[in-house]
Amino acid sequence: MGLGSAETSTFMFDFLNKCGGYAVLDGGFATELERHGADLNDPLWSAKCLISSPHLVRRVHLDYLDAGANIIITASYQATIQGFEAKGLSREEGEGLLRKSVQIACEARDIYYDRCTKDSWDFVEDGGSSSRPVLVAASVGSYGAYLADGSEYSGKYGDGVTLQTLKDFHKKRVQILANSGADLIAFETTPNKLEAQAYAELLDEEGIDIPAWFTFSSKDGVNVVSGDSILECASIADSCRQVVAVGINCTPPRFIHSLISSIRKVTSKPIVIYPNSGETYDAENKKWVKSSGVNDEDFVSYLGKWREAGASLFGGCCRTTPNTIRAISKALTDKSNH
Ligand SMILES: C[S+](C)CC[C@H](N)C(=O)O
Ligand SMILES: N[C@@H](CCS)C(=O)O
Ligand SMILES: [Zn+2]
Repeated sequence: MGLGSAETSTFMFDFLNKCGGYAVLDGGFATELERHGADLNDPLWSAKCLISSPHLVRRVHLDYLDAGANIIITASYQATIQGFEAKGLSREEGEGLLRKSVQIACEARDIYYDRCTKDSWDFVEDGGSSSRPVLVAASVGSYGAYLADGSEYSGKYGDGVTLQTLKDFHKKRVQILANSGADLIAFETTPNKLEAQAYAELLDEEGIDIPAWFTFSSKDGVNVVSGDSILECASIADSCRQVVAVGINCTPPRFIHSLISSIRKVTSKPIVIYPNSGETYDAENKKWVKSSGVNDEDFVSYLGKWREAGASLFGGCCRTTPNTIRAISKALTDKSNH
């Protein structure tokens, strides 16, 4: 599974053209699982549902497709072979669950397309198009996500964790997801430069030809969460042949504008952003603390500025919902009709 170099370099631009210039991502995946009653207080966090409630995983993908998403991100964020083994599953079972995360998202897309075809009359009258392009992005969360202690928001892994540690940790999972039928890999909530380097070297050394995006998280609008420079992190992504978009996720909306401007300085690749609600994660209790979160209207009010700064793929991360995505989708459609 994979694309040639020429196809990879135009992959995202071609997709954006098909979508009318801007694409809509899904929103908080784990958030929506919880809204449907899942208890994610577990080291596997949302990946737990791949074992206990795959029907909910499918349901959440469908919720986001119904809300207007052009890209849905799989439940594999915290799904790792190491994490599944710690639960007593075999290596083969763990690998099977990784494949299953992609399979469920592909099934949801098929169901969605089937429904659109059946309801095509209503759909066209609604102003929609039965051929809205939809991609499945296989999520790869960081080593910090696997640690399950909120380390993806500090990016401090200690001196014992080297570039090689991270490459060894991610290798098999990335190989499996690359051959799972997904359209691309979303390396998300990346907290530091070392991990970006590990992803880039893995893709290159293992000859993995599936397109990918690297998105980073930040808590100050200047650097990524570890304190590493966003310019250096985005440059690593820019130099990686398989990377078709670079951006920011799981970061408060108020920090996004300056980060887009920084990323634009070092890459001409499409910029993808999917902020969280601005609330704070309490890793000990695995709960989001309602502090200064933004509502959907405020979230969408940022969109114009983010577009002007150079971003072209928009969605939401933790604590955003299908309503956020509906609002983004509507705002982009209204804009392109003017
Ligand atoms: C993006 S964070 C909210 C994911 C959950 C975290 N890795 C944990 O297990 O607590
Ligand atoms: N795709 C993951 C990202 C967590 S930061 C989710 O939405 O749950
Ligand atoms: Zn998030």
